[in-house]
Amino acid sequence: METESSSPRVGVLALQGAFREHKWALERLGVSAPLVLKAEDLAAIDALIIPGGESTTIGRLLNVFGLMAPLLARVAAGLPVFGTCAGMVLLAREIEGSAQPRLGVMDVTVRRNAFGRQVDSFEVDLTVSVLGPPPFRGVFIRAPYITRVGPGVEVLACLAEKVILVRQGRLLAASFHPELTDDLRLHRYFVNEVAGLAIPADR
Ligand SMILES: NC(=O)CC[C@H](N)C(=O)O
Repeated sequence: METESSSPRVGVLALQGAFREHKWALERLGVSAPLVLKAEDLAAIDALIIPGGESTTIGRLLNVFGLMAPLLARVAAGLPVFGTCAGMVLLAREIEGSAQPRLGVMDVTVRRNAFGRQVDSFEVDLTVSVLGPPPFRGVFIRAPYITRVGPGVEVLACLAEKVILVRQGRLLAASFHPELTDDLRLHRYFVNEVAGLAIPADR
């Protein structure tokens, strides 16, 4: 029982989008990754990942499923959250030209689908100083980037001078999809460094 309870539980918001791939990435790290679909599920997690997908849909479903208010309360009480792509949009305080439902807990402004139509989706090597070498393969799919960062926000990576990876205390947000690569370093960074949880049998 002692070993069970010492294993961190990193929930994955599973209303829509690429949640399975995050679950698999966390499980490959040896972290339990329950899917979060309703308010009661929040009681069983130590941290949360909000996946990529369609931010307007996920935001609407947060309200429909009664998750918006309880999730905001958990975040206010210190729940660590990692948002990728649409998840980054949902964490942002401001979304350029949009009043769509969101958590709005990170002091940043995002621009949705920001890399333009010609480059709808692409992959590129990123230098991420907190991960060290080698570069991290960034998979971008209709990706947002950040156009304003507040004073408490740390910029962890840029691509062509666009901010694409940020941290604000226990919140982490990426424009790209780390769950679509075999590289587990960003998931490990979130669990260990951002959330401050120990991975029992780190692989
Ligand atoms: N791959 C993604 O998550 C795309 C995000 C999408 N552009 C949005 O704003 O919702």
